Amino acid sequence: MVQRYVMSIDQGTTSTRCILFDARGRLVSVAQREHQQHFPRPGWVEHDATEIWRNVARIVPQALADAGATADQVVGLGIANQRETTVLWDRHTGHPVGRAIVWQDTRTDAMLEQLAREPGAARVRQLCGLPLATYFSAPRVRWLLERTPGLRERAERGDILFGTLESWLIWNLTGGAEGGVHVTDVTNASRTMLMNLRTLSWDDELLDFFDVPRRMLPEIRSSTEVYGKTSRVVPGIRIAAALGDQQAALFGQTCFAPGEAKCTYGTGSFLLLNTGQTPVLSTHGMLTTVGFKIGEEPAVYALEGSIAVTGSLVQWFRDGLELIGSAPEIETLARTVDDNGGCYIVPAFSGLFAPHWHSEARGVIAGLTSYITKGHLARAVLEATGWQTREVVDAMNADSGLALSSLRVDGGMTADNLLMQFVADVLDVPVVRPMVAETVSLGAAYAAGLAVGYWPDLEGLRRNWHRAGQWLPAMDPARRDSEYAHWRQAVELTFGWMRPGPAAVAPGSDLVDVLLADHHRFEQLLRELRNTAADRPALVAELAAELVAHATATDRILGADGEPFADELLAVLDGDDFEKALLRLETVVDRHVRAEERGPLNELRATMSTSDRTGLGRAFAAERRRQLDLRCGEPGHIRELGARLKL
Ligand SMILES: Nc1ncnc2c1ncn2[C@@H]1O[C@H](COP(=O)(O)OP(=O)(O)O)[C@@H](O)[C@H]1O
Ligand SMILES: O=P(O)(O)OC[C@H](O)CO
Repeated sequence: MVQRYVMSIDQGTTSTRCILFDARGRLVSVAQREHQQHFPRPGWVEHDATEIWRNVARIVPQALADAGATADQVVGLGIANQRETTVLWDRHTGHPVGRAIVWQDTRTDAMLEQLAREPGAARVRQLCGLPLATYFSAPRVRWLLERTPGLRERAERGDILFGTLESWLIWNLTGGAEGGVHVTDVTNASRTMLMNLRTLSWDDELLDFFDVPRRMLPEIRSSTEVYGKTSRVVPGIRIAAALGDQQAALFGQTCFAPGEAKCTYGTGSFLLLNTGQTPVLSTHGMLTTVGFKIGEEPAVYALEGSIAVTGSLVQWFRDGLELIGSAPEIETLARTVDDNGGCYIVPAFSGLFAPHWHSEARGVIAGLTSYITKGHLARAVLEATGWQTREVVDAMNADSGLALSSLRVDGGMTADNLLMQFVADVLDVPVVRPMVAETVSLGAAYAAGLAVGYWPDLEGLRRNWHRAGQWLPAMDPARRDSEYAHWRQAVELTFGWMRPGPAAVAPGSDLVDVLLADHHRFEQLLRELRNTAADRPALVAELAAELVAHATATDRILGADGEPFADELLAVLDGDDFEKALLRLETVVDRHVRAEERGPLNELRATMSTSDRTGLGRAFAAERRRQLDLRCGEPGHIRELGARLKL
């Protein structure tokens, strides 16, 4: 009998892989090629989309040849890809407009600061599930349209197409300028900031907000269905699935049911929790994203904790600092010492993603003394991945109200035993790794195989999952707590680092102005609340959010205690004996405003340079905005903060 296979292409940040799988989910052949990383300026990261396409054109025939197979033995192709990376190209010539802007790139930071002040900014997260951050595609499209002469007109005429990498590859594989299919899938579309999470279609309000012409956009399709057949490279293969790589890993780890989660450790690391058929909006810095959509079935959603820099910190240690010759050597070097010697590395190379979302943060090495050796630094590099996972898991647990009981892992970094043990230690739960570590590719293959009937159902796929490795927690709780406290201290040092030059300083970014503006807002809202004809519930909700955002930013950015007000605020929100509760709240707010304006604000004016005040003001405003985005004024959140910050 002729053997049949499923083919997958995993178009990742550093390389592209083509793998053939058999019906039992076993890997039959692999072909892989790396592409160049371009860092033209600090914070900029680019790829050449043509180079990536050429790599695909080489590895697909190679994977077939290595398996001794022909195209007619391939039942379908599934594509998984690095997400958010943005390519624009000319539909007539097939040439990309400049290089692709990669998900790690932070060039849109200043533009996002501006956008955050525009009306409609608060709606963005509700519509697309994502915070305003440099990570996503829409700000990049706008940036390119604004800065490339004539491009907007060409886009509006329909001559320019936008896509993430799966769109680019599908268009090229199905004919390119000669009839290529311009599609994306829901998971990739959910990372653009342009798709409405509930309707799963491009949203006019979001298109308006980011000023992106609809004509550039691909058609949104489900994750598993036949989009077309290849007519180039190896003609005749059905393209039957596409998913963002992290969603593909969720699928490959068979996290099909609500409550199941995985974390993939590659260039960055991404923890996804299946939340079922309803999108859950996070109040703790997680993203809401589409997990997968099988054909005509309803979409399945996920909460995601994205960490920008994990494996790429190891790469930087190897290529930037040249302290090791290969990635696995980091473990050998780290094992030359017993601990980190008090040293912490916070790799905020692309700002900080989940749960912080500080685009203006930049990395630090903290706790340096002359005792520190390269062994300690190697430990700190690995530990950075562990602590970042811990922050994300804490936030995920807080959002879901459940404690994660074990973590399924995959990706290149899971080869590192010291790291996996550290992750189990800091999470205090078992960490398990499946037999097939190529979970992204496997997930894309599963999705394609399902679409063409190669595999009948999800249950059959579950049976292919086998545990290959497990790490159990063994760290002393007191040590865990004290080291986590040090880590958090180091994280706070990264906030507010990117200070704008004088020309870019927005009016009102001085910390004193930012704090005063908050005070004026409290007073105005309290005044409006005195009016019995006003929409009091709306005003109370707004005041609650403003107060909590201000207090949290004061704690996180300035390291100062605010006035306790949680009880008074909860009483007002509760509505019982409203007038009395309002009076008590007014007293507390008034006391805070007077105390801060008399003391610390005057001191800041006298003792801190303007540029330092601007840096802190921007960090404060960013944190405040982040809290507002997280709907921080809800009673549950206030109770939790009340206990944590002694509010
Ligand atoms: N033994 C190891 N210890 C720590 N990090 C490693 C190890 N082996 C590989 N890595 C890191 O893992 C990443 C590669 O993982 P991979 O899953 O292939 O990533 P991606 O899919 O993002 O390209 C690289 O960033 C590399 O530095
Ligand atoms: O290509 P990876 O594995 O680094 O994954 C990148 C992510 O999809 C970015 O969101």
